Amino acid sequence: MTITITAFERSPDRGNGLARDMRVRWALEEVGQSYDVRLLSFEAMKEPAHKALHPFGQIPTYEEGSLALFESGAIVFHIAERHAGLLPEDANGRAGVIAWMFAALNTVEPPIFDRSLVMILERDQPWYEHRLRALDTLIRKRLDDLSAFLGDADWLGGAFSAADILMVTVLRRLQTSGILEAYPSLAAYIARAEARPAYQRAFAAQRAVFNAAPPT
Ligand SMILES: N[C@@H](CCC(=O)N[C@@H](CSCc1ccc([N+](=O)[O-])cc1)C(=O)NCC(=O)O)C(=O)O
Repeated sequence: MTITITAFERSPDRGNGLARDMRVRWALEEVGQSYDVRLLSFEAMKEPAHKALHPFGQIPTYEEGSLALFESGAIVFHIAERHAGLLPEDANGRAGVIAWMFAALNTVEPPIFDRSLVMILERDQPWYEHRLRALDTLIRKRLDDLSAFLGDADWLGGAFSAADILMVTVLRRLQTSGILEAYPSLAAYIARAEARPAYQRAFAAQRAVFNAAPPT
């Protein structure tokens, strides 16, 4: 059955794979599942037709037959449940990977995403420097604990899993911040993931969309 996801018609990240369709594309490539993409403008996302799929008028969404999903983490989990290769077979190992999926989105991503928003929206506010320093301190706490947990391991749950897809797409947002320079093991973790053929196919596909988009 055909799978269709939605993505930005022209991503603000200029095809750098930071928009959240990237993690869905990557999961589909990892399990060898082909998919179609419906590209949306910011305006089209807010139209009733799309809001019937995504209550908040965002991307990505995932459609397969009568199923319509939103939330990139939930979509990646759905893909991992329906195809082998992204979740351990044993129940405890699977539960541990699911915990790391939640940790990526609920514990590590929020201060990193907030940092992006502050840098875009609050740069000329009087509290900017203080807020940025506070977020950087919190981010470093999260990266201290994440790098301590990962240690010398290649992946969070033993073998590569859906948790690594979510965590790496969260950490990539820091690649231009300088913060990762103090965390060589996390930089190596990201590079290991980016070297995966499935990642490279997903990245190339979303980059091609940006390159083909008409200039604004
Ligand atoms: N929690 C949801 C959040 C989805 C979301 O934030 N979607 C964004 C695109 S990915 C977030 C994003 C946007 C831009 C960049 N960038 O670097 O330019 C990176 C990531 C969106 O549709 N925004 C349009 C809107 O809200 O009206 C999920 O994980 O699916």
